[in-house]
Amino acid sequence: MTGVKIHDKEFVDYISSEKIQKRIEELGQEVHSDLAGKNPIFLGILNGCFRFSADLLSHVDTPCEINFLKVSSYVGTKTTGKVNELIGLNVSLKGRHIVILEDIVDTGHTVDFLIDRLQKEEPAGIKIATLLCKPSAYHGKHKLDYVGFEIPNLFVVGYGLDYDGYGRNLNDIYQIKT
Ligand SMILES: O=P(O)(O)OC[C@H]1O[C@H](OP(=O)(O)OP(=O)(O)O)[C@H](O)[C@@H]1O
Ligand SMILES: Nc1nc2[nH]cnc2c(=O)[nH]1
Repeated sequence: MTGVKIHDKEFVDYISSEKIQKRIEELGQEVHSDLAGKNPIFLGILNGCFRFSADLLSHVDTPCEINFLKVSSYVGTKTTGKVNELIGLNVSLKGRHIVILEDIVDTGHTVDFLIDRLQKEEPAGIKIATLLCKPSAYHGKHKLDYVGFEIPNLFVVGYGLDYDGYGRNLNDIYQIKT
């Protein structure tokens, strides 16, 4: 790793691919032992989750379903401000053990929205797995069940995470140069 430049921004080496894969193996084993035999359904939140989802699930060896959802934010009306909408939910979640897969939990806004929305589907339970979490930015209502790395409140890219659409293909994670 030798840092990267994306558009106008410079990023420094932060978490190597080897370290990411080792931690994901540990998380995958934990997820497996908690959910084996429960017919879980994994819901990856696009776009950033695509790599974490694939690598985590390679360590989960029990029958399960995998779906991908998108949360889109838009301005509803002048009075309602920012609104979230869940796109792609086309399977019944009633009585299912859900695991939400995120690349990063930052403020917790997305996860709070997702859990409130998914609870309406009457699942048996909802767990959250995220590769990265920023504890100093997080003010969500929910406990995060599986966290790969706790990181400072600085912008990161790589391994699914983008800056202005670029950087998702990088195998390592980089932190913005301060
Ligand atoms: O905790 P929060 O402050 O809500 O931030 C977390 C969200 O931000 C990222 O998605 P983003 O909106 O960047 O979309 P992307 O995955 O398509 O890059 C990430 O994948 C989470 O969904
Ligand atoms: N790429 C990227 N997306 C985010 N979404 C929320 N926090 C971050 C971050 O640090 N990096």
